[in-house]
Amino acid sequence: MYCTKNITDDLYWIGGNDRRLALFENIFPVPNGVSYNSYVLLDEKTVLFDTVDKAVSEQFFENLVHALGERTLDYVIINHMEPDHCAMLKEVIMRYPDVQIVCNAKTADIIKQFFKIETDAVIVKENDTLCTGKHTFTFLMAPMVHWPEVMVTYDTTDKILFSADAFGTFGAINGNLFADEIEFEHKWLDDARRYYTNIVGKYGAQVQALLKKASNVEIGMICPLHGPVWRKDLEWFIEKYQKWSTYEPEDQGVMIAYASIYGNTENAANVLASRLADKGLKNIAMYDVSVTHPSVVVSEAFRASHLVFASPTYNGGIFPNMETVLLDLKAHNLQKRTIAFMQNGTWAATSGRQMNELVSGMKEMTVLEPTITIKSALNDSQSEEIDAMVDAILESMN
Ligand SMILES: Cc1cc2nc3c(=O)[nH]c(=O)nc-3n(C[C@H](O)[C@H](O)[C@H](O)COP(=O)(O)O)c2cc1C
Repeated sequence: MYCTKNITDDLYWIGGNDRRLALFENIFPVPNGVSYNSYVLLDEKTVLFDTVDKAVSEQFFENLVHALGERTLDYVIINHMEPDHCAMLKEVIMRYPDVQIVCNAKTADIIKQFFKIETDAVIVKENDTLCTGKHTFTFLMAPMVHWPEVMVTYDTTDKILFSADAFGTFGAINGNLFADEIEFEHKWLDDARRYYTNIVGKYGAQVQALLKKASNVEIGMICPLHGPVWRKDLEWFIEKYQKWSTYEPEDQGVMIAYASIYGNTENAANVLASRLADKGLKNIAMYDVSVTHPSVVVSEAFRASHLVFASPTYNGGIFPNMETVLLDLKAHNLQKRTIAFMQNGTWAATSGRQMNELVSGMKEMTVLEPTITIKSALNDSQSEEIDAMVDAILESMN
């Protein structure tokens, strides 16, 4: 049966939810599922905004057919040609042969690459408009807000921004479509941050460019391609994007990411955390990088102002899971953090130096010296070294 949601008098959510998917993009765990949002507008012309992933194709077509009723489909606007949104484009064309694709030139090329079909698309550029009756749409290019062809579509009539992957989040829609109907800050923000940082975190400058463009228009509602629709408190979520895309930390706090084989590096991490807490610090998060997925550590590193990395030396290098995390942070362009290191080794501890080298390739990082060196297991005589690191972290917070 159809499962659609009314957004306005003439706009419908016709997407689907996937709670079976283990790994989004075959890499990111999605324990809360994911939604693939597609929207249809019933104006004088009918307009489909993107499609969905093939995992929810059956539901999508049932929804589309129901929403259109007796009508046919006139336009499909493609904001993002990634297959989790446009896997169904070819079938849409087969079902509605007269449908007019509206997209930019880059998207047209990518359609050809994926589907090996020629399309007679209406090619749009920055600030071009399309009138569908009551509604007039403006197109704003948003390259690399996730892929190079991405654009967003602004409905000048109802002040709705169809924002593609921007303002999306992991998490299936559990009945309530609107962000103001759910406890977003408590139950969704971590997933939203993990989505942003891992999917578009690298492209802060491009997200900034889009935010600047978006600030020139009055936005009453945001319809993203994943997660809930925003119609209230938009500024709150836009402010999060502002922080994330400028790599400013959200919280003054410490994230300790450690690796440990036998438990001694873990012990040192625990001692450090415990002493930070003794000095009154409340915002401390700890992750074993062999247990916690790197996407969580990346997300937490975007959140916290101070990061501690503790790793054994492993075959002359950094413990592999820790190296993965650090490379991931570098790949996602993380900047503007204060960092401290702990290294461990039984015969020649070098992981600290190597972690430092990796971080030194990242922008605006402040490294707190000295790195604590553990020889197999922490000694009681190193108590002062730990206290010195605690003091250095806390002083750098003031
Ligand atoms: C496969 C393997 C490779 C290792 N390579 C090194 C090394 O290159 N240099 C070194 O000093 N210790 C090396 N170690 C020893 C560990 O780094 C050391 O025992 C450390 O104390 C382990 O910390 P943990 O108790 O937190 O696991 C290696 C251990 C293993 C299992």
